[in-house]
Amino acid sequence: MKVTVVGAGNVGATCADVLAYREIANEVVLVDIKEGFAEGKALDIWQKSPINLYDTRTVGVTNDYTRTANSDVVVITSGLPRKPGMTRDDLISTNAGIVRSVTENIIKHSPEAIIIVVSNPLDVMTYAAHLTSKLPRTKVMGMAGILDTARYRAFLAEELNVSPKDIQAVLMGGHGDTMVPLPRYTTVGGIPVTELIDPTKLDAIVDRTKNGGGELVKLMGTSAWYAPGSAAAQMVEAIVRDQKRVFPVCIKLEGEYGITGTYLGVPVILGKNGVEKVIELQLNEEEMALLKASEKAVREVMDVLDNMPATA
Ligand SMILES: NC(=O)C1=CN([C@@H]2O[C@H](COP(=O)(O)OP(=O)(O)OC[C@H]3O[C@@H](n4cnc5c(N)ncnc54)[C@H](O)[C@@H]3O)[C@@H](O)[C@H]2O)C=CC1
Ligand SMILES: O=C([O-])CC(=O)C(=O)O
Repeated sequence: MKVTVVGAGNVGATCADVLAYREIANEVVLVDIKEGFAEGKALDIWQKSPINLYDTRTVGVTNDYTRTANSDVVVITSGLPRKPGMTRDDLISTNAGIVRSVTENIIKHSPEAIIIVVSNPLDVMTYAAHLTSKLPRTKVMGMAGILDTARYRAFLAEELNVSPKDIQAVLMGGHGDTMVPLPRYTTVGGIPVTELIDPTKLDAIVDRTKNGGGELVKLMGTSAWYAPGSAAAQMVEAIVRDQKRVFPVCIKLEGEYGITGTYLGVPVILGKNGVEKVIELQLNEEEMALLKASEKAVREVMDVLDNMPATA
């Protein structure tokens, strides 16, 4: 299996590293626009192989898409990360142009690839990549839900003093402050979380999850990469190993949850064909209202993209 990761920065290089040391792909091609940057990162990862014992070949290129030809999966991480004081939506004008041009190049050389978008604003960049690629919706998806759910699970594990492995959760909606964690669908070793934690503490954890990206931007001056890069690699693994994993993934909705045409995080089954099924939960009135509010927020940013010049 061949996987290309576009953007050899913090998230892209982390993702490539996880793909390599976990031998998720035989070959990982890293692409960046900065001369020599991807070559250096790929060489560094390859030089780690005798230490961490893996065979995955890592190759870096500067903007040379011929080297990405016939990739099975492509992860797009190219674009600006936000700085303190910015929202993810503030990145749209720069990142839309980057995601569009990268997608064009990818499709030219790997017309059958499955695309995983990571660049922000996530839901709308998934929309941009989908429009440009003209692939079926099942093959163009965004990574955010695994990350947001992981943050939620990590905070709960800390609060309850239990293993994060035993916390199962699902989270829906856009990758922003309107994301919708679902405590009703959160369990700890099979026990509903609501039986183990008082409601005020749970509310505080939900709030911290919603602002999880911003918390890290404030601490580091740029956004996170270890968890995001690993989350994208986990999606690649589900696809290349045809694992049929159930993950929250951003995809264009076509009637599910009564929503059509908006790109939102929903639980799906992920396997060799990409998104193999969108799972429709029986949301209650309150949960559905939160999902609709999240849809509205994503729609507004999709409208901004629709009104941007094609060259932007
Ligand atoms: N979906 C999610 O949950 C998350 C999304 N992100 C987003 O991922 C993106 C990348 O973040 P970082 O890796 O931290 O940024 P970074 O600045 O470390 O890396 C971005 C890389 O993209 C490269 N690049 C820019 N234009 C390019 C082009 N046309 N072709 C190829 N490479 C190009 C840059 O040279 C740079 O090396 C940001 O937009 C960030 O907001 C970050 C974390 C989580
Ligand atoms: O916060 C950001 O800008 C990056 C991101 O999407 C996240 O870490 O959730």
